[in-house]
Formats: sequence, structure tokens, C-alpha cells
Amino acid sequence: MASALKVNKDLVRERQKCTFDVKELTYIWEGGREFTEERQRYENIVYSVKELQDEVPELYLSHKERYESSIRKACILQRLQNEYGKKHKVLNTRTIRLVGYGAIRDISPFLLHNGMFIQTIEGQGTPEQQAEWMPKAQAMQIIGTYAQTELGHGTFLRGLETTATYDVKTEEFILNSPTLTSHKWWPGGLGTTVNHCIVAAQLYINGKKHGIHLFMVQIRDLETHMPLPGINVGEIGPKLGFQTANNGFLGFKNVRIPRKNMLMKNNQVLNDGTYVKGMNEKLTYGTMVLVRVSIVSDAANVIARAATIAVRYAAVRHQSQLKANEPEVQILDYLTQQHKLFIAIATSHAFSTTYGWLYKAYLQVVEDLGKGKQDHLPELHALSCCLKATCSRDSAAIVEQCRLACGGHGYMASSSLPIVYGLATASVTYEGEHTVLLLQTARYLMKAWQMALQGKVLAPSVSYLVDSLKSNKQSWQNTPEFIVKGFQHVAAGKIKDAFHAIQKHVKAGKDYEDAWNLASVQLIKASEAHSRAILCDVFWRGTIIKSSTASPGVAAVLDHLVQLYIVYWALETVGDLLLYSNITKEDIAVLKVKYEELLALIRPNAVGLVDAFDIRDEVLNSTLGSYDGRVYERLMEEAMKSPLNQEPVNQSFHKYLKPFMKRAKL
Ligand SMILES: CCCCCCCCCCCCCCCC(=O)SCCNC(=O)CCNC(=O)[C@H](O)C(C)(C)COP(=O)(O)OP(=O)(O)OC[C@H]1O[C@@H](n2cnc3c(N)ncnc32)[C@H](O)[C@@H]1OP(=O)(O)O
Ligand SMILES: Cc1cc2nc3c(=O)[nH]c(=O)nc-3n(C[C@H](O)[C@H](O)[C@H](O)COP(=O)(O)OP(=O)(O)OC[C@H]3O[C@@H](n4cnc5c(N)ncnc54)[C@H](O)[C@@H]3O)c2cc1C
Repeated sequence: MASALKVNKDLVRERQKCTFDVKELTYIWEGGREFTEERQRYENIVYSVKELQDEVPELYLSHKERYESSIRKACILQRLQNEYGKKHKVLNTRTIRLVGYGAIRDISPFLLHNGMFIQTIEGQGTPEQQAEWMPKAQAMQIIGTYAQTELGHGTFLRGLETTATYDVKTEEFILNSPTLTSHKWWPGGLGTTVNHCIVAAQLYINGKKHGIHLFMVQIRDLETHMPLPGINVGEIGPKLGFQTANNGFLGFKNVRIPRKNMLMKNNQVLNDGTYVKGMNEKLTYGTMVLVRVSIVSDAANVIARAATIAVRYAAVRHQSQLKANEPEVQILDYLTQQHKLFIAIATSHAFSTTYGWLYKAYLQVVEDLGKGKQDHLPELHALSCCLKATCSRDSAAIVEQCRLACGGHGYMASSSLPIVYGLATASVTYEGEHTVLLLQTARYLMKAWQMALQGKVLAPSVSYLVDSLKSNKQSWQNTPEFIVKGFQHVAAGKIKDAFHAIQKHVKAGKDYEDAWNLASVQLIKASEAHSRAILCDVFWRGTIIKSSTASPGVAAVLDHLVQLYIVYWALETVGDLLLYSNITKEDIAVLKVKYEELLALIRPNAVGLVDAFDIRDEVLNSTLGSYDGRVYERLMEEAMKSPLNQEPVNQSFHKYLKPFMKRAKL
């Protein structure tokens, strides 16, 4: 962090106004002091490495140079990470990703190796397979990715066309890409980085199709890095963001792999071609569940980055007068600006708290599965789908809101907001497209509603449906607990409506699947309302627990944030509350005042709250958001790095402009 002397005076004043212990909140936000200290220790190592510092901003490099630079840095990072791991305890993946952003500025070409390849070996491999591949993967003697999506199919996994045909004679699988659309398309690192892939393919034994299974396939020679025979591999080209992720395509022509390369923790193929079905075929999708859970945490982090940039900028930026003859005000003093930004801070805390809760549920399910119990798997799948969908979508919307809150300068690449938006919006699509995942949860909700009608016991996350069937609803109260109940009434009401819509179409003679499609707009709305009820409930309950051991100052700001989140969403969905709960016009008027009061309470702590995210300048990499607030100086300094500013006259003047102007004169 910059020395106090150089810090912008508005930021100094803002920090003096802060009423709570910033460090204490950082520890809470990060899940404990030990995590913060570990991250800071690792950051100090990484950001002192000169080779990781850019001479030329990445954005001025060509596509190829950017990739080469990202690989160079990713190798340095991986080395540092391994060295660190030997001396201290192993770093958590959140820390690795956060610190990595600061060095690579975009996505590491090793993201899928560290985020899905290793996890799939761990989660889907037998102990023997783990023993063979895990040490090599962890030491990066082999580098891999998760190759599932194809040109023709990403969502509908049963429609994947890559085939793995078992040859009993040689005890091998033969991999083929029978069509153009069967080519793998998208996997990160696949383009020119990895030498191994976990490949999702349709398993065929003696002409019988057994569905999607996962296979470990080597695609490049470990010495020469040349593609192996039968492998057609390459990079898919520039995208909206993710420029350094090195996403690739892959085709197979009669590529043979040994039988032991099918990941067999769940389903197995024996030497003689006997197929042994595992406990649940959907366990093959296990890595996706873990990553969907992790995306809730990623969403919290990405919002924290955007909020830090936009709030600090709003404290430094002065524009317009509130009253004539008075100085121009900090834009942070406009209530509309607070309305745009404080919800970002609160949402980041809401998602971080929800992630902690969801990850715990994930670990419990993994433990249960180890004991052969799968009762809570459907609930976890339903929760991870709708929360991934809602949190990623909210994160993209909030990052964009933060960008807009920075006016024109938010459009500068040097603000980092465009790149952060690229990251956020990608997560709406990858690891399960937004609508598709909401519909997965809706499937679960329809079953839960049916069970509630039958008086059956429901899983905890949907048990509110039982309450909603009781007719005498209490009169409305404007307390957080009661508003959360209100969200549950909204969710229950929408679930019920969607259920009836399906029934109505079925009664009118439609097939269930057609009825489902006809009701699907209502279904996704039900799923969204369920997500919001969960988010508000978990955030509220989680905050009470956190506050119970916090200092009064920190407990107060946590309370302001959770209340703001709940009241914000009550006002955003006021029409739904009027339809499905007992809220009255008078209650809404009180909530509007409450919301304005909360904005006022948060205002003096706004900069302290984003400081508590403790995101280093290297990670922010933003002219607008750095700790010292030297916004205008940095904007100019960064502009001066443009290659176009390295010479007084660009050659295009002589080549094109001058001749053009001459001709124009005639
Ligand atoms: C701490 C360390 C972390 C590190 C972490 C780092 C993060 C680092 C970031 C990485 C960055 C990533 C970069 C992008 C990587 C990609 O994008 S990888 C590709 C991801 N692809 C997808 O997500 C595909 C989306 N599609 C699907 O998941 C499935 O096809 C669908 C949509 C769920 C439907 O599947 P289906 O096989 O057609 O299923 P279907 O026959 O319809 O049956 C559905 C039944 O299965 C159940 N089911 C479906 N899926 C599941 C499941 N997963 N589990 C349980 N049950 C399931 C349903 O609930 C349903 O049950 P019932 O209602 O019948 O009882
Ligand atoms: C940045 C990025 C990185 C990625 N990395 C990887 C990777 O490493 N490995 C990998 O295997 N994949 C990866 N993917 C692929 C990603 O997982 C898929 O793109 C994603 O799952 C969506 O599938 P799709 O592209 O087939 O979309 P589609 O399913 O074709 O979606 C198109 C539209 O159709 C709608 N739609 C589709 N099906 C339904 C339905 N049943 N009901 C209602 N609407 C429907 C969707 O809502 C959407 O609006 C990546 C993608 C991106 C963008």
C-alpha cells in the first residue's frame, strides 16, 4: 500500500471517518485471520518477483505475445506456489486464483489444470488412478484440462458425440470424433498448453451405448509437445474476455488409450468388456458440482474487485454541485451513486457467506457419498445450480453497474473494469448456462412442491414450502427475519404457479415435456425467487453468527450490509411481495425510508468497507481504484504507455492521411 503522504486527500478523509476495525472485517470476509495472513504472505512473495511485472501493459501485446507472456508468468507462479507449498501449508485455490490475477491480469492458461483436471482425478479416479496421476499432475509433469464441451453440444451432455469404443481384444478404448460438431471446443488450456485431457465421451461396448464417461487422454508428446497421431488440436481464437485462457478445440481419429485410462471410481469396464454400473450415473458430473459451488465464491471476489475500484473512484471524483456556489461534490455523496455501489459491497458479503455455507454442504455430501449415502445429492445439485446461476448473473450485472458508476473513465481498459466484466460474464455461461441451471433447480422444486402437497418431509432448503401451505399468514413486519419469510412466500407462490401452469397444459392434452417448455418462463422465475430466498436467509443467519463474536463496530457494519441487501431486494421485487405476501403499501413506504437510512449509515464507512476486501493494487491493476487514489495521474501515465505515444508523428500520417488530405483539397 502507498505511503499516507501520497494518498489522495479525499481518501485520507474517508479513511479517517471509518467507524470500524478494517483488519477485523478483512479476517471475517476471508473466513479467518489465518487465511488472510497466508494470502498476504504469499502475495508478498509473488509481487516481489520482478519477472512478473509488466514492462508493456498486456493489452498492447498481440494475441500470440499475450499468450506467451501468460505462459511465462504462469510457470513462474506455479513454481512459487510449489515452493511455498513445501515450506508452509498448501494454499487454498481461492488464494491461488486471486494472486494469479494480479500477475497474469487475465485467466491463467493453467486454470483448468488447477481448477478441474486435478479435481476430476481426485473425485472420479480409483485409488490406483489417483496414485498414478495425482503426483504427476500436482508437480505439473503432466498438464491437463477438462474437455467436455463440443462444437455442437455444451448443455445437453447426453448429446455429446465423441465416442470411446472398447476393444476387448487389445483392452483399449478407441476415441473418435465422428463429425465436425463432435470436436471438443472451449476447454481452457487446450489450445497450445496442455498435454493431457480428461475427455468426456460416449462409451460403447460391443455396440451398446453406455452414456457419458470420462477418460484420461494424452494429446501431445511430453518432449516435443507435438500433437500425437490422430489428434487434431488448436486454439479457438479471441473472445470477449478470457484472452489468455488458451481455450482450444480437439478432434480424435482412432486414438487408442489403455482400459485403465477410463476414470472408474463410479462406473467400471472390466477386461472382458463387462460394464459395472456405479451408485449413481450423475456422479460423473461431480467436478461440475464443485466448480459451480466455487463460482459463488468467484462471484463474491469479482464484485469485491469492481466495488473497490468504483467506490474509491467515487470518493476521489468530484463532479457537479449539489447547491449553487458550493464546491463540486464527491460523486459518492449522490444518493443515486450510493444506490449503485453499496449494494455491490453488500452482495459481495452475501455471496461470500453463502459460499461458506454451500461449500460445507458440498463437503458433507462428499463425505456421505464415501459411505454410500446419496440422500442429499439432489438437494446439493439443485442448490449449486440455482446459486451458481444467480450469483454469476448478479456479479456480471453488478460489475457493469460499477463500470457505469465510473462514467467515461470506467470504459478505459486501464480502469480494469472491462476485464473484470469479461471474467464475470463468462461465468454466467460456463459450467452450466444460466437458464439451463435455473431449469435444473426448477425440476427439483416441482418435485418438492408435489411432496409438500403430499405432506412429506422436505429437505431443509425447501422446507419453507410446507409453511407456505398453511393458510393463516401472519401480518407483515418490516424486520429482516420477516422480509426473508416474505421472499420464501414469493418463492413458494411462484413454485406453485409454475406447478399449476404445467398441470393446466397437461390437462389440456399436452405431453409433460411440452407443458414444461410452455411453463418454463415461470419455472425460471420460481428458481430465481428460490435463490433469492436462500441467499437472504443464509446471509441473515450467517451474519448473526459472525456478529456474535465481532467487535461492536464491525458487528454494526455487518448489520447495515445484511439489512441493505434484504431491503434492496424487497424493493426490487416489490411487485412479487405484493402478489405473494401480506406486505402493504404502507410497509413499502417504510422500507423505502429504511433503505435511504441504511445508505446514509453506510456512507461514512464506504471506503473502509472496500479497503476491508484487502485487494492489492497489483490485483486491482486499475487507474481508478488504487489504494492511493492517484486517479488522474495514473490515467495520464497509462495513456503515455500507448505505443502511439512513443513517436510524435505516426507513419500513417505520411502514408495515408497526408495524401488523403491533399486529394481532398483538389
Ligand atoms: C475448492 C477447489 C475448487 C476449484 C475450482 C476452481 C474453479 C475454477 C474455475 C474454473 C473455470 C471453469 C471454466 C469452465 C469449465 C466448463 O465450462 S466445463 C463444462 C461445463 N458444462 C456444463 O456445465 C454442462 C451443463 N449441462 C449439464 O450439467 C447437464 O447436461 C444437465 C443440464 C444437468 C442435464 O444433464 P442430463 O444428463 O441430460 O440429465 P437428465 O437426463 O436431464 O437428468 C437430469 C437428472 O440428473 C440429475 N442431475 C443432473 N446433473 C447432476 C449432477 N451434477 N449431480 C447430481 N444430479 C444431477 C438431475 O437432478 C435430474 O434428476 P431427476 O430430476 O431426474 O431426479
Ligand atoms: C469462457 C468459457 C470457458 C469455457 N471453458 C470450458 C472448459 O474448460 N471445458 C469445457 O468442457 N467447456 C468449457 N466451456 C463451455 C461451457 O461450459 C458451455 O459453453 C456452457 O455449458 C453452455 O453450453 P452451450 O455453449 O452449448 O450453450 P447452449 O446450450 O447452446 O445455449 C444457447 C442458448 O440455448 C438455451 N438452451 C439450451 N438448452 C436449453 C434448455 N434445455 N432449455 C432452455 N434453454 C436452453 C440457453 O439458455 C442459451 O440461451 C467454456 C465456455 C466459456 C464461455
